[in-house]
Amino acid sequence: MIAFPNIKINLGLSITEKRPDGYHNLETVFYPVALEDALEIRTSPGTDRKFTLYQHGMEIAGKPEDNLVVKAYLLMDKEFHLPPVEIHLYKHIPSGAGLGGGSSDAAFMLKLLNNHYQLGVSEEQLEVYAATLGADCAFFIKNRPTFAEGIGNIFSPVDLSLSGYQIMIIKPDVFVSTREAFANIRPHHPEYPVKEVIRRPVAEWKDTLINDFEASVFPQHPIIGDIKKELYHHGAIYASMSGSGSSVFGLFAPDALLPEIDWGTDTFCFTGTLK
Ligand SMILES: C[C@@](CO)(OP(=O)(O)O)[C@H](O)COP(=O)(O)OP(=O)(O)OC[C@H]1O[C@@H](n2ccc(N)nc2=O)[C@H](O)[C@@H]1O
Ligand SMILES: Nc1ncnc2c1ncn2[C@@H]1O[C@H](COP(=O)(O)OP(=O)(O)O)[C@@H](O)[C@H]1O
Repeated sequence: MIAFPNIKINLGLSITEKRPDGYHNLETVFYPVALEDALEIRTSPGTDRKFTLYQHGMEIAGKPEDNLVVKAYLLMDKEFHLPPVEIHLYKHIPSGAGLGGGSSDAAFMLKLLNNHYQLGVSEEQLEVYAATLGADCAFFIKNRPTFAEGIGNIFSPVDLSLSGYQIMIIKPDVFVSTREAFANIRPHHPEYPVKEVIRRPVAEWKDTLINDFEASVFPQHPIIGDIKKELYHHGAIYASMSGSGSSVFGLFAPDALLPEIDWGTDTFCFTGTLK
């Protein structure tokens, strides 16, 4: 059985408080975008190994047991005593991009196992499992526009459709650690709450829908800020870094002719249309 884990982008990201447990409370809107990995599971009988991971496409740092798809499998195996599986993961989503690729793979693994082995786990319970694998992982269970608060794990649906808008996502060859990006932030309550701004037309988002990580990440990695400027320069209606970076997305009008920009060979570039 095969699934196609997609990414999310963050529309606004306010970091409001540092919590006693070291994590931060935040407010953001997650929006799904169809930049996808491919994830396949096959039962592999007659083997002692619980799992074998075959990776294709972009490399991911770390051992197989560190991969979030394996962690998701082991979590479900503990609960449901699953048969051994072969896992094929084709990575197309860049890592360390603020696009939630690893979290999405993990959430889709939970859904795949639930469907393939007919485990009968509810979406709500899958969200509970997903939340133990990563702060934004549970979003990918329902995978629809969502307002997130708490540490990014308390969800409410958002009545927002960007259907038809074109998107360009650019990720330079720069790694931003989420932990470090948080460490450089002074939390505060936003002048324009994310939830209110996204009710306004996209054309009004430019100076009001803010990702707080930009202020901590751009000075350290000016190239990321330059990409955002470039996207505006070429006609984006709204542009922002996603999550803690290092990718930047630009939204363009449905009928706009997307610019052809030479970002250089080490830069990842995706264009698509939002659903
Ligand atoms: C902050 C967001 C916004 O979308 O960044 P991106 O990952 O998308 O860039 C996500 O919620 C991140 O989710 P995720 O990447 O799953 O975070 P985790 O692995 O759980 O946490 C990585 C590290 O970030 C810090 N962290 C994370 C989430 C949070 N609300 N407060 C924090 O302080 C902690 O130091 C933690 O050890
Ligand atoms: N299946 C996976 N895909 C991508 N990264 C993974 C995966 N499993 C574990 N990781 C680890 O998770 C970290 C964060 O990856 P990812 O979720 O893609 O980035 P981000 O949170 O910035 O969107 C990486 O350092 C990577 O080593």
